[in-house]
Amino acid sequence: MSTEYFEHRERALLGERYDALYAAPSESAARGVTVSALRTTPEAFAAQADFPVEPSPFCRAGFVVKDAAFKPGRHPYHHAGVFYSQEPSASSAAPLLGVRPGMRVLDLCAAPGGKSSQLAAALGGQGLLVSNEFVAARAEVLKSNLERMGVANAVVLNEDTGRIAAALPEFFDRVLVDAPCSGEGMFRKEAVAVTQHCEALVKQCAELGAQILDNAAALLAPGGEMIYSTCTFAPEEDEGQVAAFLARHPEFALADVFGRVDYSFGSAGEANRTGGLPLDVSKVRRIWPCQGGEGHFIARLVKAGTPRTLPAPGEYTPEEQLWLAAAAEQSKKQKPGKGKPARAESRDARASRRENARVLREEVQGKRGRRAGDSGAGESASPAQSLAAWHEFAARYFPALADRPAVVHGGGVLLPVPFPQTGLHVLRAGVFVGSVQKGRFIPEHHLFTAFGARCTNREELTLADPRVTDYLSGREMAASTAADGWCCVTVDGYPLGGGKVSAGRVKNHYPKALRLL
Ligand SMILES: C[S@@+](CC[C@H](N)C(=O)[O-])C[C@H]1O[C@@H](n2cnc3c(N)ncnc32)[C@H](O)[C@@H]1O
Repeated sequence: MSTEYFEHRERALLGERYDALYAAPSESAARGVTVSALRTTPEAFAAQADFPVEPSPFCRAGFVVKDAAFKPGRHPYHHAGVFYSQEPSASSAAPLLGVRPGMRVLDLCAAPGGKSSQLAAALGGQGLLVSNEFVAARAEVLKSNLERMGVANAVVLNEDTGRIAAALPEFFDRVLVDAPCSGEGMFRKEAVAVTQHCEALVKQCAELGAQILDNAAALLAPGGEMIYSTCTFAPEEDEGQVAAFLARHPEFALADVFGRVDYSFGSAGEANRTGGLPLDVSKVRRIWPCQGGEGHFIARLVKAGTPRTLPAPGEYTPEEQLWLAAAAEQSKKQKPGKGKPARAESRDARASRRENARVLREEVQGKRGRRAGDSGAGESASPAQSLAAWHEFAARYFPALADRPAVVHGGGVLLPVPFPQTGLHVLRAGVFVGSVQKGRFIPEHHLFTAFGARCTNREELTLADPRVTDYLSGREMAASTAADGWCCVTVDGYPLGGGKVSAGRVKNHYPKALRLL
């Protein structure tokens, strides 16, 4: 298939405006990075970056990168979760949701995680982010990206949106629906967006988007707000979708898309794309290719009712305390060793965590190096032993975390996110901090990415230091600032991962799957 249907449709809708609106300022797809407030400010990033960046018109934390040779995935700041590589117009939607610390926020179509990373940054570690992805393999990528970005308060789900709506009605203060769409704004970025495109795909995506929006409506609390976005230009998925939703849901009103921010971008919606239904198109937003991004559509929808009062920062509400108590009860029942696999974690997730722990263990102890007194292969720590080992480890390396609620889950120690028992397919609900392997507490990568700045022992590198590449490539390196024992390796103060210092050398504990090749 070519873009024949698309061009025919758009020329009919836009007339003479077609060529100007679809004339992109550059030949190649626009590229950018979005800086995470969990790590730094946009201003500090712009001053530190060793590659040319220009502020993005679409997002205060976004930057346009014009250097075609720049490889964002290889940059140390990417590995340290300082930025997320994101097409500039894709960064526009999440900030418009007006997320504040303490809210319960749901990202229903979240993988690979660009917008979830922005929502997590807006939460600033307080409140709850539930990031859901329907496609299992993509949900694993989402989990890994949120881990890299140092997000500690996320629940990652791999679920159907209807099942989430049934389990958590009116639970969320904010919902983002970045719908699976026909991807007309991806034509330059992904060849497959062109080859798969056809009229039937547009109709199929419009139907799926409508279902997801109905589920989002049920998930939103009274007075809650929702952003609906697509990276397509198709009327049925954009203005027409929103107009039809409002006709089905009188409890919702269309709000000005910029109501929660003090800037603007793009153009108003198009009146001849509503399918004949009423819609104030001045309130929705389109980003056309001529405006510097690949293309996006955004609408903001507000549910009738009074929003809940947000809890005081740092305090658990009575219901959150109940959820944590339930998680602690479950933790006590965990069988050591070959217990039943925990329901709340996927087989893939458990396998990758075990593999990671095995690699770490081998690197610490040597492949054959079992010490006298170690338990045999079939035995492992009881939940109480695991928690005691964590507390001993935390007291030395992460005293700020020692008093946090901790539970044992699937053989590892988890700093749980307060979340009700729902029966949903949870891939991660908090931060796995480590597990006891042959009598020793072995920390997990997520502990360092989420809390590395609070580690008492740090190997502090700078961008110019060649040891950064050594570390990200999995090589051992000389220690200069860290003392013997576990350490967090940082670049310009941002956490990259863990290491273990002995005799002036840092043994590398950067996960194999993330290393530079
Ligand atoms: C536009 S992408 C999301 C991009 C993401 N928000 C980000 O910023 O990185 C839409 C996502 O919806 C997912 N999806 C596919 N089918 C779905 C369904 N039935 N329900 C919910 N999401 C679905 C796709 O796998 C895809 O990851």
